[in-house]
Amino acid sequence: MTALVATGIDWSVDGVRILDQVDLVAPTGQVLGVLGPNGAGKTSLLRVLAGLRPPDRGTVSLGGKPLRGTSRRTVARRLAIVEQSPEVHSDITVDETVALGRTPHRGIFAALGRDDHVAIEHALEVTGMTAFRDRSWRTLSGGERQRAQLARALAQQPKTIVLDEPTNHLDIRYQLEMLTLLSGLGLTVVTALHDLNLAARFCDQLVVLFKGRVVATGTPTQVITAPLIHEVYGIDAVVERSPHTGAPTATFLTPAPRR
Ligand SMILES: Nc1ncnc2c1ncn2[C@@H]1O[C@H](COP(=O)(O)OP(=O)(O)OP(=O)(O)O)[C@@H](O)[C@H]1O
Repeated sequence: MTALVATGIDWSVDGVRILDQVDLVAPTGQVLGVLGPNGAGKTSLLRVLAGLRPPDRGTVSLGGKPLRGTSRRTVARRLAIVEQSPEVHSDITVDETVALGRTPHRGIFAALGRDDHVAIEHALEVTGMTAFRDRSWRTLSGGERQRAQLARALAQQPKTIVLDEPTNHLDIRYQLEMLTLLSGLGLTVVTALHDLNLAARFCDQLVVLFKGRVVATGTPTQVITAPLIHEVYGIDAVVERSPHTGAPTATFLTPAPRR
């Protein structure tokens, strides 16, 4: 069954339409990349998909069940979100941050049980954060915070994970490691990304937002084309298949004049 489906999503602020009739399908176990220029509506859409923001119109369904009417706790057992600048109390350790991911699975005041500890250890390990577990949040670099947030989301043991630019703050090595990790989890992943070439290489499907509307959707080969890049980013580009990765790869030329 398709994991996450959004149909006809509209969302406005102060009379300005931010999301306009957005349709999206995230197939089970695949990585769906959400692309688009600054202000296109990616973060707004991800928050709607995660159930953090009710749309004005349209439906989001998780595993065939509409999010509206499903309790937060039930949604949180199935879906985790990693936001761009999460508010985390500055005194909290990495261990405590990751343990927050267990909240949907236990009582608020219950002690951590064996399953909780197993999930936390595993999440720290796969994100390479075990050595940082006793560090205070405020001492972490941007990239380490990014990985600790992913660890928190994985400790939640969701089937679907929604991420807002998870490679932001990461150097190229960690960008590659993060995307390799995400695509190897076997989870349904919906992730906003800015780097078109990394998106083309690591995502199974792409959705491109422009001014709150979906302007392209499909496989990287279908979506990453010179006309699309020109339409959405106002940039001339040459798109070729990389002989090294097999993925469509864009070389960006001098920006075309802004329309
Ligand atoms: N709560 C809000 N109040 C007013 N405007 C908002 C609100 N949330 C989003 N917007 C506006 O909606 C538009 C889309 O914002 P959003 O953050 O979803 O875009 P984005 O594609 O994630 O951008 P970026 O790539 O810069 O992170 C922007 O113009 C933003 O200013």
